[in-house]
Amino acid sequence: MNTKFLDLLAQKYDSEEKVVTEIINLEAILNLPKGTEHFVSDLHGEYQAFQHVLRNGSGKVREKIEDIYKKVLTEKEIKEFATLVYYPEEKIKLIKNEFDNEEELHQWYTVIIERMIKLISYASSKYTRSKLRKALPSQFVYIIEELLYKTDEFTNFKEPYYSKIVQQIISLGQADKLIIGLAYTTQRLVVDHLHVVGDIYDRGPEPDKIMEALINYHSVDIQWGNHDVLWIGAFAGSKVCLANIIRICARYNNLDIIEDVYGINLRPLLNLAEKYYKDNPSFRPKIQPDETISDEEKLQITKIHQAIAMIQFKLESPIIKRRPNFNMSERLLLEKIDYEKNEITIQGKTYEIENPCFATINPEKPDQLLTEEEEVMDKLLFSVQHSEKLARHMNFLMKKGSLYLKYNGNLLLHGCIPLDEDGNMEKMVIEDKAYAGRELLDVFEQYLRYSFAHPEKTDDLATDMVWYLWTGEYSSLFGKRAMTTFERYFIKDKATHKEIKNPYYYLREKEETCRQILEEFDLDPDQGHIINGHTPVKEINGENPIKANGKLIVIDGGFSKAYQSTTGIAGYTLLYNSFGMQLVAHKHFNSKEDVLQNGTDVLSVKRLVDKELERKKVLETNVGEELLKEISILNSLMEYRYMK
Ligand SMILES: O=P(O)(O)OC[C@H]1O[C@](O)(COP(=O)(O)O)[C@@H](O)[C@@H]1O
Ligand SMILES: [Mn+2]
Repeated sequence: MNTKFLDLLAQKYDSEEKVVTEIINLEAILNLPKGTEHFVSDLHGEYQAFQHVLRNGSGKVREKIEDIYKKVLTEKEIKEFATLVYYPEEKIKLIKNEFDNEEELHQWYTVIIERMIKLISYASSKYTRSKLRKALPSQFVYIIEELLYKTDEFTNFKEPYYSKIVQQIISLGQADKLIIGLAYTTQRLVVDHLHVVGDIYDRGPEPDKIMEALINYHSVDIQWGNHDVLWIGAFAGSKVCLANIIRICARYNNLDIIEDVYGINLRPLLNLAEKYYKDNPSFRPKIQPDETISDEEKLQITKIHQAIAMIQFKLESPIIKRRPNFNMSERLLLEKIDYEKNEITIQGKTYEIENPCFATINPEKPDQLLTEEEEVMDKLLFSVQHSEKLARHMNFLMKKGSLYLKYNGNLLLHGCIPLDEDGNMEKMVIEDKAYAGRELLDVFEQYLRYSFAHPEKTDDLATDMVWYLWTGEYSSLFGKRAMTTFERYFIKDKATHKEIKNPYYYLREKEETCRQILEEFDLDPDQGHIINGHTPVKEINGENPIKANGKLIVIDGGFSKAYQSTTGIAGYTLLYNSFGMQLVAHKHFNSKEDVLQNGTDVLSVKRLVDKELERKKVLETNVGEELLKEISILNSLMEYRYMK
């Protein structure tokens, strides 16, 4: 091994004892049970439901509480305690109102602190002390460790010492803070690592809050979804991606994400919209039953929605023309319209255009942007690329994200591996070279990263490729023949709205297909699973999220409220701990208030996917692999420096 490197390392481990201690520490970690992985997907801006799932660890918190307290506490007490762990600040406030005097409150504090300490001690039993220490609220580390490691066996006399500590905390007015800290520590301990299998953005109202939660989360990775790359594309300079994100926000009545959250000025777009558009039933925003909106506002959004949709359709055209390899010429729909007759001919069939809004279209050159439209897009792009908050969120998406991830033997990816009907990986030619399977995904990712690194380039291949990832036939994130956005706005016949899925989506039911894909990614097909999001699982129609004899799991149950009526549930999550894999189906999440008042938990039907024959250890994980490498380096250091 390079001696320079070892000399440098010796600066950190400057004594034999330090090296030995670290080796022993790492070896010990290798033999602990593997930490719990938590998989979620298709969050679609539904922050409230998402944060609940994070706080309750898809039921893990409650499970731990039941393990220790089922026999001693009533169902109501367990519920109350669980709610306290999920929402400590709010729950403490509510509980405080119930007490008539200080004494009762102090008694409650004493009991709860003890329960919390016991819970943490249990939840952390598979971690090292050093890991637990990192999870503790920093201002109370010393005190909590004292409380945690009391061993009554030999030191009976210590009991008064501990109750003294607790009483002191209470009388010094620190009990609330301590309980809150302990609650968050518990949440953190039940889940070791979070995977977000794509689609944080669009449709729901608070994707930014999800991003903030992820930024603050202790350990997370992201597999981009098609909606996430749309936002990345907009930030990276793709105007067509930008038009899409604004269109979707208008459609779901979420323009405040653009304006208020990310500080992007929509005034120029509004002016254009007011000038050229009027009310149009096809473009009215979708309003959730619990939302209120004035007629005036609704009309304004309807106009913006049309303005940006028409800009989007125009912007698609030059890309389709300059990228024949995208094979999208059938999507040049503006050219297929007879503007006099108000008809469109698609694949030989002519349809009437419903609710047209073509005031900015020059029938001779239908994809030509008006100067005003161009100016609007320039200003919007400038504004997007100068939004500090958006920059922070997009940088985080890039840092923690990838198109796919191999993790502990499993393959995580949002959409699909494009296949033909016989199950062969589809080839796509990019710059004269054909790519398929894993190579195709790798090259997609390279283009996306290049585009992000060059936001000043707006029509190069890399930038166009990000849009392709959103909507292209062989995009691993989309995986449908074409996106029929235009048809859904303008053609009544629902047959034209259908988006034909890549054969992957039925071939993945077969174990053989999934095994082949795992092999393509150098994963062991006997051990590994494919974990997908993207396509809502319609439990309502009896669809099973566990496919191919357990080799593939789809976890998009639809956090998205807009899709819950088609799925019948409110999302799946997956847990993978040392005992195996469990799929959790969540019921509809009402509100945080409902949980606080009534202890209603959205859970959950659990289904076992796979049971480990023997408890899985850290040694057998990705982290274990890294630790083994570290141990080997430390052994080299030991030999080089200290064993002469
Ligand atoms: O329901 P909406 O908002 O019209 O969106 C429909 C579009 O969203 C898509 O389903 C993509 O979004 P998902 O990744 O969430 O499925 C497209 O296939 C489809 O055209
Ligand atoms: Mn998706």
